[in-house]
Amino acid sequence: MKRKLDDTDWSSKDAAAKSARTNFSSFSLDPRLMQAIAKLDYHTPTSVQTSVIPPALEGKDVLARAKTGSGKTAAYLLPILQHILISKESNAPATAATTGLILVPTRELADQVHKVIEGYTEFCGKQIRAVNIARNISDSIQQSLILDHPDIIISTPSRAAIHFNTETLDLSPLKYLVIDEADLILSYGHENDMQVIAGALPKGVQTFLMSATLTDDVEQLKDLFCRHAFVYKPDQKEEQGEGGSVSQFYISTGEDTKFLLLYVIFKLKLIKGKSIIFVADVDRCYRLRLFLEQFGIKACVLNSELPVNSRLHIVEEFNKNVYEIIIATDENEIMGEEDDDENADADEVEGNDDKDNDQPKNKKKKRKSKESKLRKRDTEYGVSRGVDFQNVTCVLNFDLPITSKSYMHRIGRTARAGKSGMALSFYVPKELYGKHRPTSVASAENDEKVLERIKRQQGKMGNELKPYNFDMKQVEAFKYRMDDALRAVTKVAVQNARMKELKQELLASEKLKRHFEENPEDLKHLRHDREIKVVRVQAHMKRVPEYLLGKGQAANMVQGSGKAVPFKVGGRRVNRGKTKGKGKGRTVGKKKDPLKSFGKSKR
Ligand SMILES: Nc1ncnc2c1ncn2[C@@H]1O[C@H](COP(=O)(O)OP(=O)(O)OP(=O)(O)O)[C@@H](O)[C@H]1O
Repeated sequence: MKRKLDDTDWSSKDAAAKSARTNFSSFSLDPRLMQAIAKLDYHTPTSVQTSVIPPALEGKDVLARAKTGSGKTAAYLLPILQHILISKESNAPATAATTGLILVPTRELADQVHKVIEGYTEFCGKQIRAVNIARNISDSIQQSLILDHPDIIISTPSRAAIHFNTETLDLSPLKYLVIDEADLILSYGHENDMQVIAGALPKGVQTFLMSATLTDDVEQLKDLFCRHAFVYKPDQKEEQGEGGSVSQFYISTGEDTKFLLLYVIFKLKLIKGKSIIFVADVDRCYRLRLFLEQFGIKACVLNSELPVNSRLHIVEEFNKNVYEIIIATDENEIMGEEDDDENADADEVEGNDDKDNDQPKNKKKKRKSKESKLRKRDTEYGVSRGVDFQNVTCVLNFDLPITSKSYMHRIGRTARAGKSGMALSFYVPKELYGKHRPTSVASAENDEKVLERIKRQQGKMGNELKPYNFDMKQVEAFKYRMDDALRAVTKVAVQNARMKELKQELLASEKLKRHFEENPEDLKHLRHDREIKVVRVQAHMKRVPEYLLGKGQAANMVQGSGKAVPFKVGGRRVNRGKTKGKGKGRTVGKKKDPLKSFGKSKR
């Protein structure tokens, strides 16, 4: 049976037409937009852009399902910006009105979309004004921003609904509506807000539903917002032909060995470039950061506890290469658990039409229970989902996520914009399940189940997860250092680090500035609060003694199928440290750099 998303299905049969449009100039975009595209160094449109921009320029509604990092933002923004520029030229002097509303599930994403618009409109002068009302600003500032009638408003659904209900936001002039990350909007509890907005839309609004997966929620939104959409849903081949593939590996490991491997991987720079390490909860974020710090490895943390402005700042810093490693918790907190038999994500990704239509009641039931689980959670938080972390070489799942969907979004943080990347996942099989597993980490049984689901889901998309084998004998040589470091990172140290970070964020908070001005004593207390001690720094731990790196040892750390692992040579970057030749032990030197041989051994 055919899936409902059938209005105008764009698939590989149109490949010939698509290949004829391989550059941005074929879209006849405004020269100012073309200038921005050139400045951003976009040479060719991605597949979703090639397919979606032409019908969108013709005014068609669009429903696009494309993998993470495939360039969906430009696919809807460029046509909207083009329309606005044209209408301004033909209707001048027009009265100011908000014609574009972009809804995203989280504040982080709102900020990101706003920045992307700023980039695309850099050469448009003041012709296009966009405001982000999801920012952490007072209601009165939000109101004045809206009443200034910018061309485009970016918001979370809840903010938009609030301002609509208070009659600040007038939706009657609206011409373009975008629902970005559509598969997540409802799971963040925005259903009522979406109903409010749908009921207030004027006729003829061009709607864009953009999503990485086609889920029930997207289907629901489609019914609500765009019945006759142009549907972009690339087949497996097309998606793979896009480039930007992620090589996926998993390592079977015990809880303690995870730390050992982490140390080896990052200290020996077996991964070249930037990494995101995903962990199960906030405590783990700090634990890992303190652990890595012991070896002189700098990392920043990103979690739900940090104020939204701090989170935005952290992503910015990471994108500016201030940090090479980010340790993040993710949407596990909001994604809920997958039903055992369901694996709905995989089916939905593939568009399992029969299932959709044959079991509507079951699906509705599932959807309801899923929604009620999710509804309870924070409605405006998501630290990684959809966030454009740039140039990430590796996503390392220190703790396996608890759903295959979450896995897909995690690994979508690498291999963006046609680049390739790798995902490395630690998983704890039943027999290696130890006592020290944090309660928030799914049970060992779950790790096994989840890995199976992930493999199935990725398999359906033509992707394979390969085992990655370290020669544990070689790795074990590093164990005593790991033990030393782990001993130093006590529970108290983790709590202190968590407190310290929050304290710093409070001091830096713009929102509290006024409070501190009015209550200087509070500020004084916070500043002079006793210095929070975290972990004693052990200088010797920062160096890797030569005997641990005996000739070719690192090269032999990977065994068997590990030969295919694309760990890159860390090369000169290892040497960048000022410690070379100083101190008692020798650091990793250029000639003795184990990564060189490691890299050579990879294929
Ligand atoms: N044609 C292009 N050429 C080069 N880079 C591009 C192109 N289009 C987009 N990009 C870049 O690719 C990255 C990913 O784009 P974008 O965030 O739009 O992806 P996405 O599909 O929305 O991902 P997600 O689903 O994770 O939100 C961005 O850094 C963007 O600037």
